[in-house]
Amino acid sequence: MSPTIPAIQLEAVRLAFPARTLSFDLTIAQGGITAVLGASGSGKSTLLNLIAGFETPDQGSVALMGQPMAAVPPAGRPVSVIFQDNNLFAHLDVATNIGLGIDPGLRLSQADGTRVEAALARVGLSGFGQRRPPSLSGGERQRVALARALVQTRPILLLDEPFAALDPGLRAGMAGLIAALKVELGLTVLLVTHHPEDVRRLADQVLFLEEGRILLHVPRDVFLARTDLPEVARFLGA
Ligand SMILES: Nc1ncnc2c1ncn2[C@@H]1O[C@H](COP(=O)(O)OP(=O)(O)OP(=O)(O)O)[C@@H](O)[C@H]1O
Repeated sequence: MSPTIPAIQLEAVRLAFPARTLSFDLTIAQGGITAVLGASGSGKSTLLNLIAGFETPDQGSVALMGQPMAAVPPAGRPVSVIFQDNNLFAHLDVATNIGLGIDPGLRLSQADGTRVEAALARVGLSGFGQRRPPSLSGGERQRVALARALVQTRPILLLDEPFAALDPGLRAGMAGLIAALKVELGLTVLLVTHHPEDVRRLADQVLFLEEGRILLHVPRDVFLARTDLPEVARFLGA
């Protein structure tokens, strides 16, 4: 895959809900972490849903890794998604939850089992394979969700407030892990967050949404300097 091909491209995308119409024109290069910011209801989750294929644009086009996505369902897209509530199956053990990332039908080879173990080790959870999600802490469950995303080996990782339920120590741990994975795997990461410290420690770029539109799409340091904008000052003061 040529590195000059954008990881994510939305051209003249429009999606109308009763309360709000969202419009996005957006190009995100391969590699790097883009923090997605904006007030509640500004369209952050919807943007991720349009990329992941859980929402379909009324108009415009979405291309990922240079390929048009109009006819591609979520499972066929080069995207892994981790939500705040991590979507683990409570009745299945951790290894099985991760195995679902390799094959939803769970037809797993011995090599796949080894990949699951390696992913658990990478997120610091060796030996947790037989545990069930309800017996884990919130931070451990988020790391299992990250391990499941890792075995999918997809180049784009969408994170919708993945640290929201975690205390500051665990937030820092998850943030460090994601920063390391970005470098190791060359992932293109979109991270929805309400926390200025996530922007400072993780973001390469910032995408700031307002009322369903992109207000700013700039490098992190440019964003941090734009305290002349009330929206930015409010976010950084939060
Ligand atoms: N399926 C839907 N049906 C109707 N309206 C929707 C739907 N999904 C989102 N919206 C509306 O679109 C707008 C953007 O919602 P979205 O969830 O993307 O915002 P957000 O920035 O992620 O907010 P939050 O920070 O509160 O999660 C809101 O006005 C929301 O009510």
